[in-house]
Amino acid sequence: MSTSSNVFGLLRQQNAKTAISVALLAIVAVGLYRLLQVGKRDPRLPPGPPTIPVLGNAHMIPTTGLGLKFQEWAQQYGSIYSLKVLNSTFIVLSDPQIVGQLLDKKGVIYSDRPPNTVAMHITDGHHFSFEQQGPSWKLKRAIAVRHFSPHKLDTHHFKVQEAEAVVFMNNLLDDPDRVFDYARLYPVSVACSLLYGHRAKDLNSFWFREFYHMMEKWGEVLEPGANPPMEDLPLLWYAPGVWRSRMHEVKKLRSTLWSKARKIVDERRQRGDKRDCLIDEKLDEVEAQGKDSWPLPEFAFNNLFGELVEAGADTTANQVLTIIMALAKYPEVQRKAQAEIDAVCGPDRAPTFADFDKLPYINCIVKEGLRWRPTARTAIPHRVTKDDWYNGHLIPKGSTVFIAVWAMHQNEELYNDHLKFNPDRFLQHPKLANEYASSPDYHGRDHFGYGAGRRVCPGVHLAERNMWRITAKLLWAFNLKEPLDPVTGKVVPLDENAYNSCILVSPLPFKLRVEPRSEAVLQTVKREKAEALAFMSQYGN
Ligand code: HEM
Repeated sequence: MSTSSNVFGLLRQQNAKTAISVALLAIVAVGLYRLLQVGKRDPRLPPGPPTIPVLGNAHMIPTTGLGLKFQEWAQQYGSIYSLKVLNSTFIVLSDPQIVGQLLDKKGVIYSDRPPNTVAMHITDGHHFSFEQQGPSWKLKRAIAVRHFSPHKLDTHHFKVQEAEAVVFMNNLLDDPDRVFDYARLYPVSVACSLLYGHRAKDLNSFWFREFYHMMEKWGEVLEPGANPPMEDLPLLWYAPGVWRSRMHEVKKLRSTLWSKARKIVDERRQRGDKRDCLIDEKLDEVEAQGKDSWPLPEFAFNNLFGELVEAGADTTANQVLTIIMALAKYPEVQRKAQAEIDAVCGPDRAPTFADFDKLPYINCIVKEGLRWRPTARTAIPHRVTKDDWYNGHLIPKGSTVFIAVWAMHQNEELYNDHLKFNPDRFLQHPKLANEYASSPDYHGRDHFGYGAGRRVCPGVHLAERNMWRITAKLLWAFNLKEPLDPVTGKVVPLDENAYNSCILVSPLPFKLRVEPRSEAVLQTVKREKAEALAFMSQYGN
């Protein structure tokens, strides 16, 4: 080989090395550039807290208490702002007009749910509240809306609600220290009677004990911010942490709970005991039309009833507890409501929902409970399915859209003297919450306790009637007071800010004094209990 060919060979090798180095550098530079774009806020988005490369605002998202944080950011960045979590965009809304303009008016594109890896893993991809728009969600929504329509409630289910509310009055009278448990027993018993045909008769009942055991953990799992953002970085699925063991535990608990519920129903039906409830109605349909007539998998059929109990029990219990605590703390509200009730009902009967029009202040108390301490401080996030614009800001397709319920409800401009529990603020809102939620007068909305748009709570009619009945009956029967210190005999003030922190917040357990308003009332309370239990015996006593 000649010297010149050696030199050319060396040069060629040198060029090839240089080219590879340049290519590698370019790849690294492009990769780095791309990485640095992750977490960056597109200038067309609504404003928001400053981002850092890659994480965006992920490091600022608290693992608990996001609803409160939303309020802080709303004060800084306004009533529509954005957050970046890696490649995802969160849009946070805290103005009734904007919520109405987007979630209600453009419901077609604002009614999806963001993917929730943990929830979908736990529920095997089927959960009414968290699943994405599609035939399964539509079917579930149609079933729930029909079963809990105002007509069906007021002509059919009302007897169960009235009876359980009477039982609740009696439970509270017998053991006021267990107000926390009994407030939870009431809605789970109503829901399980109407859905499964079985009431939760006491605190040892399967329907109470095992349900709340599961729900406490489920609530922690579901809180926004509680799990790593696997939706953006699937590798985080393998990240260690308490979230992981909690997820597996809830999956097991939940599956055992609703399978057992179904088994109880099947065994009952095999004994020829068919009951007036949704699962029996659907099982009768399936039996008549054949198994294939039901368009969802068997486990999704089973879980649907459980999903409705999950959505309806804790929420209602938390709001009932808020109302009771507020009544004990604000005796002037009790006096005003009792004057109204006394003009309508004597001591011989407790108010019923048929008295709704004559007792407008009770409706105001229910609304103020939902305004003052909404159990779902961030509602459940929606997802937008198309690029959209609001006031010059881009809301990109796929963004997660939050209703900052707490931030709105604690906004002094929207609710004057917002820290105070003051039902009077709703005197001009005599209708039930669903009427305002479906009205195009967005500014006239009472509150956002049930969310908004096409995902608005389908249990609203049941929930409103549950809370109204409890409030009216308790105020008719009792004076509710803050507890006394057993040693000093002095009043122990209830802390109106003592709430837990999870997806559905609830007051921390508290004690209460319950004083019957008269001997005559007391006799009526006891008499009505016997009638209520006789009626409820069809759901197992
Ligand atoms: C005071 C009681 C209740 C409160 C405060 C409440 C609140 C809420 C909220 C904030 C949402 C999310 C709405 C949104 O995405 O914008 C929701 C959804 C839902 N609620 Fe309720 N709820 C209550 C009672 C009930 C009851 C009694 C049931 C049924 C028995 C129920 C069933 C559901 C279901 C199934 C969803 C999911 C709807 C969907 O994703 O399409 N809720 N609720």
